[in-house]
Amino acid sequence: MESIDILPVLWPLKGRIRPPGSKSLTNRALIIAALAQGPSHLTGVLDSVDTQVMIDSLGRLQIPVSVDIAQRTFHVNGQGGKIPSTGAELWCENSGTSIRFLTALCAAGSGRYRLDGNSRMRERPIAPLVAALASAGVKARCELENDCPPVQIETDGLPGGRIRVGGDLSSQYLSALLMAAPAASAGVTVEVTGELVSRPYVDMTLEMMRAFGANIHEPQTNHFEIAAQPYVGRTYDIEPDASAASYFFAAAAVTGGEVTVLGLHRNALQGDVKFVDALVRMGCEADWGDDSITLRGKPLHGIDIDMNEISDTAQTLACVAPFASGPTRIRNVAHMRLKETDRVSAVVTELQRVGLTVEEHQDGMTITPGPIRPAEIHTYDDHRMAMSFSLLGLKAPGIRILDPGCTAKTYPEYFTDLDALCRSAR
Ligand SMILES: O=C(O)C1=C[C@@H](OP(=O)(O)O)[C@@H](O)[C@H](O)C1
Ligand SMILES: C=C(OP(=O)(O)O)C(=O)O
Repeated sequence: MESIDILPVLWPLKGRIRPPGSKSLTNRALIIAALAQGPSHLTGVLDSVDTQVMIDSLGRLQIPVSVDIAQRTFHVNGQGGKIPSTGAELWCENSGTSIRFLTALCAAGSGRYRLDGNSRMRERPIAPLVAALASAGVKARCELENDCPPVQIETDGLPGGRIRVGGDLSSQYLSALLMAAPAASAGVTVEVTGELVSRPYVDMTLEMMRAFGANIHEPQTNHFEIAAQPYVGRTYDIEPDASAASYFFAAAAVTGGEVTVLGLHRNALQGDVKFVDALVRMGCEADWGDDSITLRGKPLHGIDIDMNEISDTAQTLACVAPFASGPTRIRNVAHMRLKETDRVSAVVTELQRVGLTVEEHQDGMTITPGPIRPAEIHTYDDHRMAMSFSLLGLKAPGIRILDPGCTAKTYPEYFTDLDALCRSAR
């Protein structure tokens, strides 16, 4: 198996970096632009497996997307709320946003569609979305009747009316329904039943829908009324990925350095910029600019933190925690167990592999700082395991990351960018 050895840096990391475009924003913009009236030009986009499978799937639905990688731009030929294809097989690898968002998009089409993914995707629940679509009158089912993909859709369009959806396993089911709603035959009311996780991603969805002209009201929390009217195509610039930025902020934190991430700010659409606040709570300092954020590492202390809203950065924080003066408790992230891997169990296992004392809880973990011994870090085909655990190697010798290529899901150039940042500090 391929691997990469992380070399400790001997002095504080200092530098500036602009991460690639946001995966979440890129895949939202592709879905919304596909449904829009007229063309859209998406700039600053992410080119990675998760966005490639989205583009390929739109092409199979006969919604052409032309890709200009040199200019980091996607050109989308919006279909005004129609899906030209009346039948398609879509392959989504392990992209949760792609399969969830495309399932709702297909429901707004006319014909029969099947959506599938890799072995891990076939373990990631999609039943709450399938049930919501079925309740709306779309023939939607999980093919193996195990709450997971493959999904089969048979539809002659998304009817208007009331749709209820569960939100305790993922916020993506709600985001998927919201984005498809303007293509319904009449106005749609979407209500969340029970708890909703990862709410900042829903805010991101609403913000982008409105940017493309959607008419949305939220008369009460988690109750949304959407008018049946097509989005309007436009030029839209994608922010750099705030989850990817977390690794560089954390690199400054663990080395006592100073890193500036370009293109992000306090009012960014992505809730994961709040990861900076978590590092500040651990003792770091931050400067929030109009178009950049600077993080200065200071002596770290442990914290007790609810990371439900920013769970994609929980693995990052778990790899900063070993360098604090006291224990860190990460809580309210049970839904992480349903992502690229069971992320709670994987993080606990790999931190224990390097000799740390870690207690696993149903909803998270408690990490006690201590010496870190050399080890080969298993990454479970999870890009965030590879990127997070590289941080240990910046301070501790002998950290080898197995299967570094798994970062291709959202950040193919991660290790190149990390190495460049380390070299710039020397
Ligand atoms: O809507 C989105 O773009 C995402 C929502 C989150 O998933 P959950 O809502 O399942 O937490 C996050 O983990 C994922 O990386 C992207
Ligand atoms: C969970 C993630 O993505 P997705 O749900 O889109 O596969 C992620 O990027 O950490």
